[in-house]
Amino acid sequence: MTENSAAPASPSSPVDPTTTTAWTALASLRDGLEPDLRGWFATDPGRAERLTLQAGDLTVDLSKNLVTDDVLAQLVALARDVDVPRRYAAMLRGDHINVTEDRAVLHTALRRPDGAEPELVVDGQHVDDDVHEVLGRVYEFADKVRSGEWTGVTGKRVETVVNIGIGGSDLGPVMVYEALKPYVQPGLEARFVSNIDPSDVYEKTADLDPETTLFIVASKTFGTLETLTNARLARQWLWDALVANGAISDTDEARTAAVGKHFVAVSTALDKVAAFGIDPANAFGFWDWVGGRYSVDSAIGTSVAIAVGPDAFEEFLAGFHAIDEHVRTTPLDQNVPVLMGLLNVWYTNFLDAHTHAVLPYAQYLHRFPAYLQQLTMESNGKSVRWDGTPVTTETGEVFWGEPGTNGQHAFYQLIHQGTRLIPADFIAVANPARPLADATGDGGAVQPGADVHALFLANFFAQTKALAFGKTADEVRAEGTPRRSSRPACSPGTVRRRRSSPPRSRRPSWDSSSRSTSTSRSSRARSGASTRSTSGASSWARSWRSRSPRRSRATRPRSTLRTRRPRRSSRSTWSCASPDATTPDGEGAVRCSPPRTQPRSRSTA
Ligand SMILES: O=P(O)(O)OC[C@H]1O[C@](O)(CO)[C@@H](O)[C@@H]1O
Repeated sequence: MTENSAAPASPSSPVDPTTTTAWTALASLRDGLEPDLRGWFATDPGRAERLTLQAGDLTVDLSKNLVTDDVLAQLVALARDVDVPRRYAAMLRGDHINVTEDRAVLHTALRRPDGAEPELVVDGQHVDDDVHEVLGRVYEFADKVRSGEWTGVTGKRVETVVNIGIGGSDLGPVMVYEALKPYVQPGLEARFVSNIDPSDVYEKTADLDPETTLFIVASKTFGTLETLTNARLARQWLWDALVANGAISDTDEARTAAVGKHFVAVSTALDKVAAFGIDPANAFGFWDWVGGRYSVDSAIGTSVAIAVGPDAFEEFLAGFHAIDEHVRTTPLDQNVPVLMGLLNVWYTNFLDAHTHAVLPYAQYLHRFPAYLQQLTMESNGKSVRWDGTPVTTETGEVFWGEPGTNGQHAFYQLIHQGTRLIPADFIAVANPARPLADATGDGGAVQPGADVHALFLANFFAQTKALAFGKTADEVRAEGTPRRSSRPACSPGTVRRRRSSPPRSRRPSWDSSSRSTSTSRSSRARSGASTRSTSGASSWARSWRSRSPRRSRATRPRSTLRTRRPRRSSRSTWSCASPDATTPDGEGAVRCSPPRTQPRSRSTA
């Protein structure tokens, strides 16, 4: 993102994206859009290669999105028109882009390597020195816990670290801990308490030995009701259990000593930490320019640093920094995070998508969708711009998701066959941390000794392929599926024959979309989906073109937009791309069957 970035971030008001030339061009491209991924791939053999990009060790395939090259070019132009490069440079520099709190927004500084040049000095603060001073203290403490040098009040080494926090002081650490579980030191475990529902702290402590338990109270403000309440409950549990064990005497001195050995804190408010009874020497600070949702790479990640060790934590920070550098130095049209953000703008503002599925084919990433929910929805959940004026566009989508293959047996039906457009990010890991073979196989498709991770990946590839390309009626018939409809057709929920006419729907009739990517170590898949039989496609395109109120939506004020509700017409849908379909090689995983139910005509006022 090198363009324009040297210029000072001086505008006194934000650029309204809907006033830009690019926005108008995008609206016009949307009006003429006839999504046809099969056709696009058939007529453009270079599409997959051109739209598969590298960021760090991630290989990101954006080719299955519902975009043409013209759309992408205008999205990139939009980023320029609204000053993204200059705003990003201002953020990296430490300008006070958080105007409401008059602060810098500098989480990227948390992962700058020691000795990075040029040194970052913001508001007189030597940011790099401060960051590495705290990291050094966190690592020193982590090493002491891991080696057994740090003990509880009775001299026993720590076996369980319980992080007490909420929001960014919980979701980041728990997501990363779960993701890095294979690297956790044997004999150590981390747990995470966040909910003020007392059952959370009860269940997380019920089977613990107080003599080997260390609590980390993680709170940027140290004023969050849930966290402080849980911290008091944990402190009481510790005292009660140690006294009941006979480990400490029932005196104030003994209790104080126990807190000193079993409680540490992470916060920007060290005075409040001391007031809680935690020795400030056992507290790790950070700074108000770290947003809570970005804080896992600060001292808020202490539970992770203890569990996986300083070396692995350093690698984790280096991964962040690699992506920061990718964003900083890569031209917009090859810049993966920028393009992914722009695709979100396209889907939510021009194609009327409301949600965004994140589907990790990696059990260790099972908390990643929850982490992303805070990261994106707390960031983008705004209806005014930074100068306080109302926004003129949609500002974000609802993020949600579950690991595949669990999601396949739960909600993929709606992604494949339902009536909503749901962009979906598929993530896979190329080299599993815990490969296992199925020694016996199933006597059929799964051979004895089959690599189960390969089977897992077959699901990943089959699902992205099914969502992107579906099947034509001819392909379905060629597989021997009996013809039970006058016009059998099967694509991932996209082939529909209207039973009522004229079309009444105001919204796109494509109903599935995913976005696929893959990587050397991990892969993130975005596959824009929407394949339909020729007749289905053209009838869809006709109804799409006829939706003039819908087409002007992107330039209409928000209040007007909200009064419009889509109406649906009845449809005959062939069930296919069965969400539970799997084959070891990932091919032919799409099964089709006749319609199970005929959705009734329905309108929402
Ligand atoms: O770390 P703290 O100050 O306890 O805040 C916890 C969370 O609460 C919020 O401030 C808002 O609910 C989040 O941004 C933050 O991650």
